[in-house]
Amino acid sequence: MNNTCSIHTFCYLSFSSPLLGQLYHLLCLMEPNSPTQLTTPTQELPPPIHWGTKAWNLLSQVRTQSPLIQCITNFVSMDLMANTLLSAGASPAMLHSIEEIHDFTPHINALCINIGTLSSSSLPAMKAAAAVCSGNGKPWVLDPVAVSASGFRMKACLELVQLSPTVIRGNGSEIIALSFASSHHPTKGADSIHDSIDAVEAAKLLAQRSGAIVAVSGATDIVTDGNQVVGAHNGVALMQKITATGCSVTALIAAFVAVDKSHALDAAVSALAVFGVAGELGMKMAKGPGSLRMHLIDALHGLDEATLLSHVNITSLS
Ligand SMILES: Nc1ncnc2c1ncn2[C@@H]1O[C@H](COP(=O)(O)OP(=O)(O)O)[C@@H](O)[C@H]1O
Ligand SMILES: Cc1ncsc1CCOP(=O)(O)O
Ligand SMILES: [Mg+2]
Repeated sequence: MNNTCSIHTFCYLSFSSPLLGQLYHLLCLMEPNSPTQLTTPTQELPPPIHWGTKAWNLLSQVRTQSPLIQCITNFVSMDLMANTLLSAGASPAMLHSIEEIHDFTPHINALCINIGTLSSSSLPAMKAAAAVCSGNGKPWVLDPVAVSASGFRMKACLELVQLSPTVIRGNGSEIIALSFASSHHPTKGADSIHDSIDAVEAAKLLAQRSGAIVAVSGATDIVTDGNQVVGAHNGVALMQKITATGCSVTALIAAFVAVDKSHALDAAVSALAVFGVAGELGMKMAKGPGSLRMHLIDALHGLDEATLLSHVNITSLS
């Protein structure tokens, strides 16, 4: 075993299992010609990557790559969603027509589908765009706004889930209802009557059944792949009083997944934390929801590495 190889083995074992790493280290110390003796004894191992660094790296990639995000969304959210994507460095395209899916959707980097103002005329374009993405290995994100408000909405959402979204992001009530495929769950339209933490088991179940990463927004944003559960504790309560903040963070998740589609859980948690930090920074200047909306966008646009690293609050909840 050469020197480089031994370091890699140690790093791999240390990070995949601290116990295995320690065992390997002890064995190396006992063995006279052990590979660790070839290394400088004082050599420091790189620390495991920090969540803040991960979030910063992803935001930086969004800023440099400026991924093209197609959004088929509700009429309420279009402005804030497009401005959120622009201020993060992504490129929004609010193209809805089914006639354009064939030409346009193959060229996007990610898709955001939001059923907020669903109608029988808008659903076919949503399904067609989602099918193009899942057929071409492009990430797409579903926002099941008010999914339990009607049987029509629930059925549409379940059909969209069949088209393999990369991430599903909703509030507590939406994720609980979708997970149980029930339009009889108590609902209050687009707003949640559940805390995000009440939806953890429902989110895990939905992730296991759909294969999607599931994110539940709220005081703590929860993200799960059905096994691992991660919480992002950023944001301010007043964000709930601005319509379309949920829709907009879903689109931001699409932008983050666009630059790292093989790590959708990390991308979703990072996007939620970054949006939450922008809310916290914006709140320092805001006088109410109207000015918070403006300052949140400004904060997202101006967010620097030191500020993000000192504010990101992500923990494992598994
Ligand atoms: N109590 C809270 N404290 C901090 N941030 C919150 C709180 N409630 C919601 N948020 C944030 O507001 C944004 C919108 O979430 P939410 O209101 O749950 O979505 P929706 O608008 O879809 O119901 C998310 O970024 C979320 O983290
Ligand atoms: C109020 C409303 N009604 C239909 S869509 C919509 C916007 C919902 O936005 P969000 O889920 O981000 O609060
Ligand atoms: Mg919503």
